[in-house]
Amino acid sequence: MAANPNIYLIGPMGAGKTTVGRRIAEIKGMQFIDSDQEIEKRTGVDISFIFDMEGEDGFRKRESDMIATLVNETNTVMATGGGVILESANRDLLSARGVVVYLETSLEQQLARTRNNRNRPLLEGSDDVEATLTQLMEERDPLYRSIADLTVKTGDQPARRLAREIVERLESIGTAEI
Ligand SMILES: Nc1ncnc2c1ncn2[C@@H]1O[C@H](COP(=O)(O)OP(=O)(O)O)[C@@H](O)[C@H]1O
Ligand SMILES: O=C(O)C1=C[C@@H](OP(=O)(O)O)[C@@H](O)[C@H](O)C1
Ligand SMILES: [Mg+2]
Repeated sequence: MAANPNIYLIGPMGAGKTTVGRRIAEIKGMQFIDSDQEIEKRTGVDISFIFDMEGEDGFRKRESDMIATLVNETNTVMATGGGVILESANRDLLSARGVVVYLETSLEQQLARTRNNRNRPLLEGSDDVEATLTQLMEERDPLYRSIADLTVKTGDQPARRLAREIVERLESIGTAEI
């Protein structure tokens, strides 16, 4: 039997990549990895601390190195950070090594789901979170779409239901072919 192809979740902060990715992995019996959590594990500090010490450029370099390592894992569902698609090398690796699922999310949902804002330095430093999220989406939406094999609107359904929907849609499009 063919192995499960890797599943890579992309989308903006608050889309639910980390939450839904974990559920998809449970349903499929696959390994779950979150690239931000891996960076934190391996550096021993949190994402905000890296932004403080090294700026966004330093974080992006670490993120790209981590993606290049993690795409070598198999049978894996990976939640990425919202800015992973900014680097063309990341886009190429994600496209080549797995099925890319874009969690398309409204501004309202992003605002609601990032309200606590633990460890999202791009929002913590903003005095107008709505404007920041809007601008990020304008820049990034075309990049998300450019590598998405499947685009799913996140809506109001609970994470578990959304995860089931994604699994069914991936099975119906025959992801082994991608
Ligand atoms: N489908 C969903 N329904 C309800 N709450 C959700 C859903 N997806 C995510 N959340 C909640 O939104 C917050 C942000 O989700 P998270 O998975 O960290 O997003 P991301 O990794 O895309 O930034 C978390 O508190 C999570 O529990
Ligand atoms: O959108 C971004 O540039 C970022 C999103 C974050 O991940 P989530 O999308 O999981 O919140 C994290 O990687 C970092 O704070 C930068
Ligand atoms: Mg996340």
